[in-house]
Amino acid sequence: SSEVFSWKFLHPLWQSPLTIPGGTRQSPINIQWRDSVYDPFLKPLKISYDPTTCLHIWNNGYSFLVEFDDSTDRSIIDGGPLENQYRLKQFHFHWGAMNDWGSEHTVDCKFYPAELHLVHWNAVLYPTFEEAVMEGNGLAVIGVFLKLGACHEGLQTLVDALPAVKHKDTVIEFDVFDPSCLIPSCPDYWTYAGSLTTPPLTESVTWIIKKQPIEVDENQLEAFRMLLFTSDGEEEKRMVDNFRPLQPLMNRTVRSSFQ
Ligand SMILES: NS(=O)(=O)c1ncc[nH]1
Ligand SMILES: [Zn+2]
Repeated sequence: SSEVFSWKFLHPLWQSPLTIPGGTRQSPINIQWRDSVYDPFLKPLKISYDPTTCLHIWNNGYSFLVEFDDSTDRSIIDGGPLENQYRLKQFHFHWGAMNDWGSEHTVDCKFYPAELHLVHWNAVLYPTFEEAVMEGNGLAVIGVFLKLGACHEGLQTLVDALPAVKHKDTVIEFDVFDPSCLIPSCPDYWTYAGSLTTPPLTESVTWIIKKQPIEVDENQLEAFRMLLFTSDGEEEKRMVDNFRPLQPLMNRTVRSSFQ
């Protein structure tokens, strides 16, 4: 059926439609724990990051990205649901104005105050990230939920640098950071076939969502909320609620690596 376009699909933050017409594997989704299917053939996820591949922090006007040198296989993930190893390109977060919401994915319809995404691309099959973005098996994103609790020591080194990237299109050098300190020790995860949650929204992502959240404290979440969507000199708009609404599951099954 031809999609009837309506301006209601346009999200104020971007100009692209909220649901891709014809999209059958869009993200984020609600993960209904009881509907996820244990897959005994899922392997443990292997994570090996070289902290010296860290380059800089960049406020891109939608989130802040910590970007990595992805010109070699020094920071990679493998195993899990993946058929190839994938190279780390960047990580970023999504968060709310209040602690009651902010994550993109939900678990049994529960929102977390924030969600970390570690974005990787399949450099075995594709020559560039830009090409991998267009392929069904091109990307792998690890999602980690953030919950309110104790101060996260590893995150604090990142939080201390955020005032330097308060405005859109500001960058600060950040040359040694090991993002594995942000990934919970519990190996359990859910996985499903989805999409990028920001433009170009392409259906190229194997999502790997960790079951266990990490704890961060209120000051650390407030530091995220001090960032701005706007450039220096523009009327200030706080960077909050930078998450996409939930998308229909359609004909997909979420698998779990645990029983
Ligand atoms: N939020 S996300 O991880 O799906 C993403 N990464 C790059 C663009 N969008
Ligand atoms: Zn994201």
